[in-house]
Amino acid sequence: MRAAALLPLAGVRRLLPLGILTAGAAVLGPLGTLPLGALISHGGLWPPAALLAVLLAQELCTALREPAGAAAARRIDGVLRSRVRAAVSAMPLAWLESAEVQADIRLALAGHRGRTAGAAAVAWAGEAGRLASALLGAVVLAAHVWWLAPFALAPAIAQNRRITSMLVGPGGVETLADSPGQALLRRRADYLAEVAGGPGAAKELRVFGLEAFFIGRYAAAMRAFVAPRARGRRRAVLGYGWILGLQLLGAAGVLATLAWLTAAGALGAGALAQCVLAALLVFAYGAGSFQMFEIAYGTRPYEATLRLLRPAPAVLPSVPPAVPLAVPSGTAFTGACLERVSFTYPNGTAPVLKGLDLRIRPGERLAVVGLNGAGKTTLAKLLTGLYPAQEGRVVPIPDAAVVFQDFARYPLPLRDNIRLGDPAFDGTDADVLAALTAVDATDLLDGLPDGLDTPLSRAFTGGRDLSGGQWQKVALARAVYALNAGRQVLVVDEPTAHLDARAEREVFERLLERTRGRTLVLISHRFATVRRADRIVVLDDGAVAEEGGHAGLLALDGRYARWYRMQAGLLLGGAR
Ligand SMILES: Nc1ncnc2c1ncn2[C@@H]1O[C@H](COP(=O)(O)OP(=O)(O)OP(=O)(O)O)[C@@H](O)[C@H]1O
Repeated sequence: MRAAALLPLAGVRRLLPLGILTAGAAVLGPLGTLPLGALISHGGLWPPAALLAVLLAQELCTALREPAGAAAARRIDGVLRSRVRAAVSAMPLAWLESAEVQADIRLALAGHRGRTAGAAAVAWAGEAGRLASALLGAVVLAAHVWWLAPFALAPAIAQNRRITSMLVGPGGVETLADSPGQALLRRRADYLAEVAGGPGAAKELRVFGLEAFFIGRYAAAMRAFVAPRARGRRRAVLGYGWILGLQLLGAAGVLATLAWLTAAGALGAGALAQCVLAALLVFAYGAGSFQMFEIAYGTRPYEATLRLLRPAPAVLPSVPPAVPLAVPSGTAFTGACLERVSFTYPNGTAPVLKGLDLRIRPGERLAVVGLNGAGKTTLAKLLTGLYPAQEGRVVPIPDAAVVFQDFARYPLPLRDNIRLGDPAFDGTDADVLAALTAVDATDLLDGLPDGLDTPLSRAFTGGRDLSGGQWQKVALARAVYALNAGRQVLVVDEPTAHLDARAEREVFERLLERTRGRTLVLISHRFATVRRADRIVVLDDGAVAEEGGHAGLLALDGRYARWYRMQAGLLLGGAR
């Protein structure tokens, strides 16, 4: 019943017509028995006229209830989605990244099996209307033969409950597909279907001749998914038999009693007609309706929505309070630091950062280097305030322009891809071009038929996709645009991973140039890229292992010198 509590969200303008039409559809059926009885018992003009009016009104209510219900459901879903999006955008990243929250977001925004929370709320209203119609039918029956009403009503209610629980109740045939085991099978089948038929793996599939393998695996996963439901359906059909028998017995008893009472002269023809029609209304409730699916499936998005709006920290990763940004955005950068910081990912088992100390001074060009997995990206997340640390003190960078390794590729025109660096800044095309120039990316425009207006996605007419390196330059240009709009610090995590050696050198030189007077934090595992930085910090196993200038670190002959020589050796080896 809880999703019904959402109905007020539809607003009076949608709720009023829905309420009137639902009540109309519920009341008019039992009401129609009165003129029908009068017509049969004594004829005349008003009974057929009234009967016609009731039938017409009933038709109208039934026809208009559908669009009125859809409008109310849309409105409720719209309000809920806005609230969910607001809640999600304010959620700690650690929660957002958890699998449970991701599943809830999908449910809340996309619904379950095409049913939404709004649809469930509207279906509750419809079910209440059907129950009201059955109860009024029982009242009409009771007005003539009071003791017959419970005999008609009780089996109908029992049958309705039984059908609902057999099909969509916990462990019901249709909800079986939602059990964790079945859902896993379905996800596996979907994944295999995507691999077998999607463009992502098409190249490898063809080269290695893997199509038959994946199609076979998909078919097996689907069989495993479908089989328990088919068995459940067979059980449901058999189980349905006795409840149907009960209903038929009740109906036969009621109708036989009515016939007997009429033959005995206790009921007139008009009263008999009223009773039969009223009894049919009661029986109709027993058969159930499609609304039980709306309620059962729509309740899952409803519950997911509640969990997102009122997260229960007990089931989510524990997150320390967010670190307040030390300096309000827009003011001059006065430095950032991490002091004895330890950090473990909520779903991780071991700390990634271990007692790390690092200070970032305004105006310096700092490079952070380290091997894969040393904790560089994690450091960037803490430095930009995305994650709070469990131990130690963090003063994050208040207003950084950041390029993450997994930067966003917006399927929008190139201009918007750059301007999103600071949507509040009213930059011109000249600013956009300046940002592209700063990262040596103006040649990108040569391949775009509509220049800055070209959507960067093939999903749009006239759209183009970019290579990995070109996308990386777009992400860098977006950050440079943000710098031009007033941000003081640029943080770049592996800015050149997709770029070739020439482009990498060129881009890094330009970034150094571009950030003169600003602060640059450059994260890299390419030791050759960072040699011109003011200061180089070597991260190893979650802590600062060495720091200094390039020459000083080489002279130290420690990790930096070893890794630098190793990478240089590899490069030279590759060149031979
Ligand atoms: N969201 C996450 N949840 C759990 N563990 C994570 C997450 N992100 C990273 N890790 C783990 O944290 C460790 C450090 O990862 P991080 O990405 O910070 O390293 P990195 O130095 O940037 O590596 P690379 O040079 O390969 O980018 C790795 O063991 C990684 O598996």
